[in-house]
Amino acid sequence: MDIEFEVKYGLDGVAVAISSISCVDGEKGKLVYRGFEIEDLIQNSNFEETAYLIWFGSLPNENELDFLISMLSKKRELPNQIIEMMKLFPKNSHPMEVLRSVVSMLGMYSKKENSTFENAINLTAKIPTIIAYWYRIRNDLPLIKPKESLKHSENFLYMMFGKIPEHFNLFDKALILHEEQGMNASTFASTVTASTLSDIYSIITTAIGTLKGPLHGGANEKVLKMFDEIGSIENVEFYINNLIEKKEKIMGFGHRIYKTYDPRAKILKNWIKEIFINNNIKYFEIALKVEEIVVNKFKDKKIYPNVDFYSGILYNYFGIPKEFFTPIFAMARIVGWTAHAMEYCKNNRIFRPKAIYNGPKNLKYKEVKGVE
Ligand SMILES: CC(=O)SCCNC(=O)CCNC(=O)[C@H](O)C(C)(C)COP(=O)(O)OP(=O)(O)OC[C@H]1O[C@@H](n2cnc3c(N)ncnc32)[C@H](O)[C@@H]1OP(=O)(O)O
Ligand SMILES: O=C([O-])CC(=O)C(=O)O
Repeated sequence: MDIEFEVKYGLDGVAVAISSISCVDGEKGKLVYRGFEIEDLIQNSNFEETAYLIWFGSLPNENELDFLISMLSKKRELPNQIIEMMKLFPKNSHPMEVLRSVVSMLGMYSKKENSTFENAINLTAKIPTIIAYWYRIRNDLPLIKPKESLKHSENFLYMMFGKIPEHFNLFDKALILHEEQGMNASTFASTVTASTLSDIYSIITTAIGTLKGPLHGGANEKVLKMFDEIGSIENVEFYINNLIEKKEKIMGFGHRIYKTYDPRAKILKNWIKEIFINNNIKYFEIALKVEEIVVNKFKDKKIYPNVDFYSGILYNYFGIPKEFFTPIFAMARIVGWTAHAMEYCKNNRIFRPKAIYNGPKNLKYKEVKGVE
């Protein structure tokens, strides 16, 4: 057999699990969490309620939701030793490096007897604090302690900026969009770690390291860098054609599963278009022109904007610097990561695919002269 044929590079089309968490229909451009369409959830739900749905499989009743909100809001603070260590980190550390390292460090401060689910809640509660504290530490600003009375998204923006901005509910809805997306690279990587029966801190450290890459969650930051480099609407055509000529990937476009418009990109674009119509929101005009050129050029390859293309414009509106975009993605996706790890481990089998060896054979060891 042709070995190139037998290898599925990037595991394209290979199923590694049966899951009831979400359904991503790449041909129709549909995303469904536990049977609920994403459009329905962003209209009617919030981060915490959707997290409950993803973790437990059905929407919570009032008591169940109150319980989850209260657990999340009580677990936000970081151990003092970790805060002191963060103050010693190099100030130019990327927020994703800080997030990956602090999540890993938290493993040493956790109660070993906690269940995976308690640990999932604990980390989901603490990730926004890590991000906001790092923002304040690297900018030499005093830390703003978490407020128990605030919801997850409100509290995050409050810890970042000391106030809750107008339209903050859109930030909350953007988190819903990012909570879950099937067996994507970071979920797969973290499921591999879970399959070895490792602990949740290792599972989430794996996931954050994988999300960081520019072909995955790291693309949202790169998109805004691209808009900055383009600078003005007049430069878009030249800039994009130059990338195409050099066969470079255009950040925020393309997807392994979506072969039509990513429904989340459509939602984000519509929010920006409709809600900020009079605000002349930064980068939007450039983004629309980039999209027009790329979609036209790559019609045959079915390349459309993905979730990372428009999210940064919204985060930028809230005053969030671009290096913090991918950590915000992680702040939401931890729900999917932990849900998949727990689901997979119910019928766990360690991941162990194979590589087909094509190196040399039958060599005989010969002493290298002159080496002691
Ligand atoms: C949250 C997320 O992770 S969403 C994705 C975020 N990542 C990005 O936006 C980075 C840019 N996009 C990409 O690199 C890719 O589209 C990925 C990584 C998302 C998907 O990769 P794959 O499924 O392996 O697609 P693959 O790279 O094989 O692309 C298929 C074809 O489309 C082209 N293509 C795909 N994406 C792009 C792009 N963004 N710009 C230009 N061409 C592209 C490829 O060059 C390839 O062309 P070819 O068949 O002539 O060689
Ligand atoms: O599904 C994927 O391959 C990438 C991803 O995480 C997303 O689009 O949210």
